Amino acid sequence: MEAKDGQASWLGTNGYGSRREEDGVCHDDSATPVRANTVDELHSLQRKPQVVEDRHRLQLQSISASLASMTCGIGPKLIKGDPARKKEMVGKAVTHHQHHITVPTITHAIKYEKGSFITSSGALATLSGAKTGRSPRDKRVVKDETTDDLWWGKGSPNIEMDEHTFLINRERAVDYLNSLDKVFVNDQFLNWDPNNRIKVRIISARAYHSLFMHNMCIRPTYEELENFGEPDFTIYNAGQFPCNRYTHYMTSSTSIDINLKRREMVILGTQYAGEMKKGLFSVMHYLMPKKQILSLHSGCNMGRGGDVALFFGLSGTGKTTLSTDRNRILIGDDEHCWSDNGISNIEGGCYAKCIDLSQEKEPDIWDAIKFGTVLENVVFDEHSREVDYTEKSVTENTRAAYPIEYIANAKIPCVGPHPKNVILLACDAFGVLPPVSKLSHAQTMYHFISGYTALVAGTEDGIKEPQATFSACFGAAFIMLHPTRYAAMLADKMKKHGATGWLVNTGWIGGSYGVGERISLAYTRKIIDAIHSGELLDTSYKKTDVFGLDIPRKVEGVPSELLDPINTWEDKDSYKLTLLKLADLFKRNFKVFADYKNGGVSDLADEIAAAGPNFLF
Ligand SMILES: Nc1ncnc2c1ncn2[C@@H]1O[C@H](COP(=O)(O)OP(=O)(O)O)[C@@H](O)[C@H]1O
Ligand SMILES: C=C(OP(=O)(O)O)C(=O)O
Ligand SMILES: [Ca+2]
Ligand SMILES: [Mn+2]
Repeated sequence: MEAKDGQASWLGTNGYGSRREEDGVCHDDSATPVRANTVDELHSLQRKPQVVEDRHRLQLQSISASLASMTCGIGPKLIKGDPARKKEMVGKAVTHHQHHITVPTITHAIKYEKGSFITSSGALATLSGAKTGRSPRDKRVVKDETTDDLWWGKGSPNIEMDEHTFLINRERAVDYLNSLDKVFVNDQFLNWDPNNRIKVRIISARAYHSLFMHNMCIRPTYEELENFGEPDFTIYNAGQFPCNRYTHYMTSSTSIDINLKRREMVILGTQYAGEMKKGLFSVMHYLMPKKQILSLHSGCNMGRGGDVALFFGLSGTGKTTLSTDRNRILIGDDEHCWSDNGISNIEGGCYAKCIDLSQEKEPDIWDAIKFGTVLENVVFDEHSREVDYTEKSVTENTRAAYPIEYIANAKIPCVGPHPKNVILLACDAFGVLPPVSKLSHAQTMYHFISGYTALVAGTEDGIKEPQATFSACFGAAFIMLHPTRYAAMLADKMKKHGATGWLVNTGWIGGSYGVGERISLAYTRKIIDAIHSGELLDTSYKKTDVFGLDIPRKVEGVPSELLDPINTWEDKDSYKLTLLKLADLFKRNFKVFADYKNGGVSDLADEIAAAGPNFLF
């Protein structure tokens, strides 16, 4: 078994690989003699010798134990693959990012994984297979005596499974991984807050998965890696291999299984890399609240003066795009923790949507797509290897995963003080929510618990009705406890630190999808600028009908008539009907929470429910 260096190791599980004799090297006595007779010998001279120290042996033992079968209990014999130049780095003042170690991983992907190529900007383009997005209906959590406080039942993302079934899937994944010549092992961290850091191990079959997690998790220094010890949580990613549909609970060939007691996650039947990232995020949504730390599905950035803003929102609403801001320092684009010490990013990388990406509108993300970055499911020119970001032929969910320091003004370490602004993003395809509203405390809670956005249906077959989506805490797919638990913590923290809530519609203006158009990114950026600068704190406001939102009369750089949606709709009756329709959807959705008794925000419940739309049909 061969293990490559560092946090991204590849491990062969067969003891030793095959060795093919190369032809002898041709001798030419006129030149200085080379101390080698074969190309293999020459190649061994190219590399620094590997010193196998006790620490490395311990690391291999630990990984072998991770891969041990439950039934026979013995792990495979492991050897490290290409140890690169690790020794040389030990003791130097290295930072957390050591990208050279990914080179063998990238090489492996290009050689052995179909559809993997280096694009013209140097990024690794690859395919995630049949699944190009997450599979929430196949995400299961083991229900046992330790998980009584989890959110189960209607609306919950946690589909239950039993321990025995988990072990069947675990064994299936481990057997699959052990049947391979090589597997990849990443030992990394989550959470930049040093007191609440989690050690994760990801064992996977694809170089793509290893490189993805290398980019997305926090990369240890060599010293940290040497002293890594045992992980707090382990992922077995056997995504190329299906689960067995005859296994109890299985409803498809895909299953993503979390066992909190064993601190393990098993992936079968999907190669979409986002499952690993978001699976670990779910685990953080369980572990952090136990320590009174709030986990957040939000982007986060900071002004030069230290003012921090959070950007909540469902997929595609603009967390990544708007937190990546030339004029501000990026703390993270998607997953954060809010503790008594302030904000910390959970991750070490960003995962940006690439569809219709343009250098002009999103220069920082554009520049981050270079060597080391993983590009998923994009289409490129066969000869020039130029990516066509408008192409949706593989999927609309094309993605780039890059280490956070690929963004020029990233804050390393990725931590910051308590937020001043909490921005709730909604991409409203109905086109009735104002581009920006200032929220009262109760309104902030109402909209946080509602977690509204609207998706537009398939863009191919002409105009379709926008679909309202409500996802509690703007991340119902990832939360583990009841939404009101997170909402209560957010309410407390915002009050304590005097943060202001805002609702920003990054969706449609001038009519619903099909009639109006999406508000330009340039205008949304102006609105966000005005929130950051404080301009919108003391300006003149008016209240809207139905939703009762406070909207500013003026925002620097944005035409004032855009600020009240009714102005931009030609058909005013249609506007009113659509507004009432959306309000009704909000009411129906919120009823479940208003009726919920044991949430921890009971004293606030009435006030929060009253902060929603008010109207009579
Ligand atoms: N006004 C706008 N505000 C924010 N994003 C916009 C806007 N108009 C278009 N977009 C596009 O919408 C997408 C937002 O996606 P992203 O930032 O990745 O969302 P998230 O991180 O919340 O999933 C990007 O592709 C962005 O270019
Ligand atoms: C990767 C994801 O996050 P987002 O779309 O919010 O960036 C996801 O939800 O699968
Ligand atoms: Ca997300
Ligand atoms: Mn994002």
